[in-house]
Amino acid sequence: MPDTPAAPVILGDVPGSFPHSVLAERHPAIIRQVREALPYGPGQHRALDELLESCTQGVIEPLPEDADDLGRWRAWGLDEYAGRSWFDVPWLWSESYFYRRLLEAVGYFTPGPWQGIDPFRPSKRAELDAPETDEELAALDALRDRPEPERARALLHGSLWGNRADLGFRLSAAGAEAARPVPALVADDTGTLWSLLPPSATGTLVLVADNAGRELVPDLLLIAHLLEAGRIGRAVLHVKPYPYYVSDATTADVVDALRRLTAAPGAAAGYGRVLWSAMADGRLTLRAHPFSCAPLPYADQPGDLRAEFAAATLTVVKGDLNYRRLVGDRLRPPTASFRDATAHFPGPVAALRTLKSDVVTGLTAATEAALVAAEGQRWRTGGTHALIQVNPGP
Ligand SMILES: O=P(O)(O)OC[C@@]1(O)O[C@H](CO)[C@@H](O)[C@@H]1O
Repeated sequence: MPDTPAAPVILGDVPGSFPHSVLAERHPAIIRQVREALPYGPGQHRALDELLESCTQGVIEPLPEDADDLGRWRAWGLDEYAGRSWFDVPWLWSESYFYRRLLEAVGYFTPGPWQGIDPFRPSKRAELDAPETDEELAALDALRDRPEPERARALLHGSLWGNRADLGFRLSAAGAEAARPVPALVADDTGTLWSLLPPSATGTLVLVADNAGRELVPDLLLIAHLLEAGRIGRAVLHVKPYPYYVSDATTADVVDALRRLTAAPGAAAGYGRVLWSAMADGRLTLRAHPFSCAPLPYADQPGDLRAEFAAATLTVVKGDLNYRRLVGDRLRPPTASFRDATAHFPGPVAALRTLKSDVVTGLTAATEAALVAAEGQRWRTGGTHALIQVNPGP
């Protein structure tokens, strides 16, 4: 039984709260950034003006009658929320719908010249091409001759801390990148995680990706290592079916990351080749399920996804937003049980996440007290703390 079934769903209606700031400040900043990123025409600028007005002062508008995904959004709550302020509906819903409307405004879904053009691609590419990415890839050379457990640990932590590479977060958290990460994890189930992926295993890892670029690259490196070390026989990488939360990874971003790896010097190219051939022979496959951009928690996932996660040896869920969706976007006490909050998940599941929003579960009372004593409540949203939590299943 969940320990706090009545924990309130987070809304964006409390001025001064983090969710309110995302709706009131981050979303307008994202609209500004998108306007400047690509040479849009007058129709697109007008649509962006309208979205800005609607999401800050207006109400949620329905989708166009001919939208391909209208039925899906109705099933996800559109009829209930249309006509209400963006601030008065579940925050998760409001945010997801914002990205859907933003893409609509720039013609992403409309047949024509702008169809499928990712408004966030310039910032994603800039990050992937940055010298910092070269440095991170060069560091792989020193790892090459280390014992397997050491390489596995380094690549797991690379994937974990890669979650700081979140372009939406950086837009609204000035200096976030410079803020030093705190290496000690607030919860650490690493031992349980490795017990599910022993060497010489043949299982399937599902990795639900989060950000492109400097998060996706280490995610791919981790997958390459697990395949090569025989800790898994197959991997399935879930990406978003369309651009989302600024830097979330799509198929195009996986292609860019793989090409970046294979073109790199040294050990990085070796990992790239492992992944390239795993794609070719089916040991690594991509999924872009519509539910990956749904405004709902994973407790509400559809049957086909549930069957897929149930069949996996382990599902690794990356990042802050996926964490909110995994445990439910509710204000639980930080000491609420992670296992109870994820009991709905159909198979073994691990969360790798840096803390960038208020939702958290599974901390000890001592850890919470120490964090509060040191930082007040800033530790929840500052992106400097991280966790690895595992529910090995029933
Ligand atoms: O999921 P990610 O990339 O780790 O983080 C997503 C994020 O930046 O955006 C959301 C607020 O808009 C929060 O969940 C978090 O702050």
